[in-house]
Amino acid sequence: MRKPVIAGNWKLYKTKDEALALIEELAPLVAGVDNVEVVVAPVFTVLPALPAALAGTSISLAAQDVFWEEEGAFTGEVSPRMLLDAGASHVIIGHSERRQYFGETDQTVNKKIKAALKGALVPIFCIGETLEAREAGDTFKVLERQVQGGLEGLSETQLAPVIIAYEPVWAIGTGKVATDEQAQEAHAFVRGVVAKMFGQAAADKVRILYGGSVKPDNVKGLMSCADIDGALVGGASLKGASFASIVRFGE
Ligand SMILES: O=C(CO)COP(=O)(O)O
Repeated sequence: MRKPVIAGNWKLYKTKDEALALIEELAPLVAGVDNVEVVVAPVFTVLPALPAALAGTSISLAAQDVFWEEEGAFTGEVSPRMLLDAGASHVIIGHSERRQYFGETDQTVNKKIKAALKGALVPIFCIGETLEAREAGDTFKVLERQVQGGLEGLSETQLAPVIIAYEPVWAIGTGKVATDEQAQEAHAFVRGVVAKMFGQAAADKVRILYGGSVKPDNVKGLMSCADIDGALVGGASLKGASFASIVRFGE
């Protein structure tokens, strides 16, 4: 069985004090939840402040990006080893905002996934089509290219910890959540692409999260879909109460 993952992507929000206040609010609200993996992803500068606040909780810490080299003359970048050093166990890779604004490609995403795995970080590998691609009927073509490009060259063993996040770009921050049917259709397709690359057994074990306007009132429907194994939450993860009620979708 695939254990659900609910991850909060805080994006470019929350200073250290704001992050600590949010954890203080969130931790008691998700205490005792052991059937869902809970992850939060603050900005780089906040990472080192969180492990102490998260001690005694089962909330894991993720970064929002990583570079593929371990060290060197790469001004502004952060390596897998440095993320581990800061207390992160997970890292979001290839978010559509990075693809859109920061020149991330399937090739850079692939290098980052490999580097993260080598550094013992769990990649949360993001994919998703734009509205333009969907309207042109290219959704599956885009998803196939992103999945194949991102996971190229991985072994079945390397694939095992990888978490995929399907985030249709048109649903991010728009309040326009994909319907359960749209999301399920994309997730089943993505699992099929993974199966073609790594075999059905490996694909059946991979968690595929949905992201894009996930809220307390739509998470239940999404989570009832056969191939949806969790959520990557933006806006609704910035408040303890709404994120906790998403984490507790099954209650
Ligand atoms: O991009 C997202 C998570 O990575 C989704 O953001 P929203 O939940 O704000 O739509």
